[in-house]
Amino acid sequence: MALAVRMRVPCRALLCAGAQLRGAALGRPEWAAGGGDGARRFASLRVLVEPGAEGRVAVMKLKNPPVNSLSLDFLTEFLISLEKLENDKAFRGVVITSDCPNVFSAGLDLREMYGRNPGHYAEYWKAVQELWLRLYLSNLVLVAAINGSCPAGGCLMALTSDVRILSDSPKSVIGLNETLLGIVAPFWFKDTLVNTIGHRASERALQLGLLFPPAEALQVGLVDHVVPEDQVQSMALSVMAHWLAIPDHARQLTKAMMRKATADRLIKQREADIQNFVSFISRDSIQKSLQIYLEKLKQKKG
Ligand SMILES: CCCCC/C=C\CCC/C=C/CC(=O)SCCNC(=O)CCNC(=O)[C@H](O)C(C)(C)COP(=O)(O)OP(=O)(O)OC[C@H]1O[C@@H](n2cnc3c(N)ncnc32)[C@H](O)[C@@H]1OP(=O)(O)O
Repeated sequence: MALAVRMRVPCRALLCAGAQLRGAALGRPEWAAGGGDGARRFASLRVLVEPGAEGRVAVMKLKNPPVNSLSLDFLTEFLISLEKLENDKAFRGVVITSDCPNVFSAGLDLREMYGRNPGHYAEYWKAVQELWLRLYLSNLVLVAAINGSCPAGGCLMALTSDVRILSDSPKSVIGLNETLLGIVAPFWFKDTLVNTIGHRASERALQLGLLFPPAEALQVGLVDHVVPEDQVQSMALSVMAHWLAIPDHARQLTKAMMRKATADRLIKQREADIQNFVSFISRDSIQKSLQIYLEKLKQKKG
């Protein structure tokens, strides 16, 4: 039955093979097993995977400091970790959380989208698509334990989870804020948001680039629970136990039934979407917007 719902994503193997080659070329070890249960605990430079208390659940900790931006290296390491978990029948659920204080993820790495060449933009966008497809169609129960700021691509990542728990902190804002950067959320970002909070709320949130504070995120349905920061992880594990009480085959088929049409929209036009991204991001006006935004981020400090 599990085979019936395991939807293969085109080019995944190629992407991962490419990632391993890139890692090897950089001369760093791909994986370091550790602990008594080394086969189940593994780490790359930027993603730490630990078994949860009961063993059926893994905790993936994003550790790409300072802000867990989704760089190409981070994406490839994350995808390899996720594939390992998908292929290990012992795991039924994954909690995704951040190892960086106050930030879940700052979203796509702006340095991958600014001042590079079209070939790089295409490679990067393919990896972003892959991240979304793999997470959105995952057979595992995914719970996002959002322990900090969660804008744009970080929000997209969280939206692919089955449940979202947000820490009740002023820094924990969440939303698709692309328009504030002068860029536009792609249709599959928009679809994922609409599937979560509905059309009208999405239209408003997307046009205004809203970053919702915890109480508002809960009210609009962007997250399912808001809890004090020190309870995010325990809440995630408790919600996970609830979801794992459902037989996998029935839950997985239902998830696929709810999500497949949305994923298929991108799968059918992946190449066109890449070309669209490359031509959009290469525009002088968009590069200028990104430059100004990056400068603003730097000035914030000084
Ligand atoms: C019509 C056709 C449409 C087709 C369109 C196709 C595609 C276009 C759409 C592409 C989609 C993009 C989605 C995205 O994800 S874009 C990224 C959006 N992210 C953000 O806006 C977040 C920016 N960051 C922040 O707001 C803050 O950093 C923070 C996350 C709230 C954390 O704040 P704080 O802890 O105070 O840290 P700093 O701000 O000081 O940052 C530390 C350090 O990190 C750098 N940085 C921050 N964010 C990013 C990032 N996303 N990418 C790369 N680098 C980042 C920041 O510049 C600092 O660097 P320095 O230490 O060197 O100064």
